[in-house]
Amino acid sequence: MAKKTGLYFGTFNPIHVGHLIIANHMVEFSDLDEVWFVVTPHNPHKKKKTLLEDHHRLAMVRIAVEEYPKLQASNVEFDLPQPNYTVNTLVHLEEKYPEKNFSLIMGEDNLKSLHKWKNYEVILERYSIYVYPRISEGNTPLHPSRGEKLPQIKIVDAPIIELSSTFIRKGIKAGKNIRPMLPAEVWTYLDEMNFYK
Ligand SMILES: Nc1ncnc2c1ncn2[C@@H]1O[C@H](COP(=O)(O)OP(=O)(O)OP(=O)(O)O)[C@@H](O)[C@H]1O
Ligand SMILES: O=C(O)c1ccc[n+]([C@@H]2O[C@H](COP(=O)([O-])O)[C@@H](O)[C@H]2O)c1
Repeated sequence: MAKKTGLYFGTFNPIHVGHLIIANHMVEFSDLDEVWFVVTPHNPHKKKKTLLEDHHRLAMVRIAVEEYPKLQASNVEFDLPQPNYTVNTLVHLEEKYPEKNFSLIMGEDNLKSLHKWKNYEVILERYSIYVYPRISEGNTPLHPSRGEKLPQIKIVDAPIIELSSTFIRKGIKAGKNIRPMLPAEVWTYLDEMNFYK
């Protein structure tokens, strides 16, 4: 049977232990066989201002997954038009890997705005979406508990880690020690490069 691949899209600016714990939880406790961290050059809903260069964000994801054989970094969006609409990336991935069985992984914060994504109906029609809880404001129009028929949205009971890349960037700028929030080698890379200072 085809391997089930979970696509974990994100800007990962930078990747932190919250991302890693979720991806690992998915491959260990759901029916996904592997997870790809798809590093997004430009999220259509975010400003590019505070973003590190794509190759640095990718390098940090690669370092973070090094010791996890079921986790991989993907730069598939680097050569696609920007901003990066997920539906376009999915078309590209289907062409490139016809043998794969792809699903999406996202935090509840992203599910809240999924109805604003380009062609979100197409995404919902074609893919399972593994959603894990994340504390955030606002309601979730596409949440399965709201009564809509959304069997493709699978709520996974993963641990909630209150951590964000924004918090980490601000902490570094303010001269705080945020070391435990990043995989050790990622922290070393970031610190040696003087990022976010
Ligand atoms: N602490 C966390 N626990 C679980 N999921 C997370 C966590 N942080 C981010 N995610 C999820 O990871 C994916 C990529 O997130 P992203 O790169 O935007 O991280 P972020 O920490 O939310 O970044 P930023 O603070 O810059 O917006 C999203 O689906 C998001 O919901
Ligand atoms: O396709 C869309 O319309 C769309 C709108 C907003 C966000 N996304 C994608 O969602 C992913 C999560 O982004 P982020 O910045 O929260 O890590 C990232 O890969 C974005 O390109 C996609």
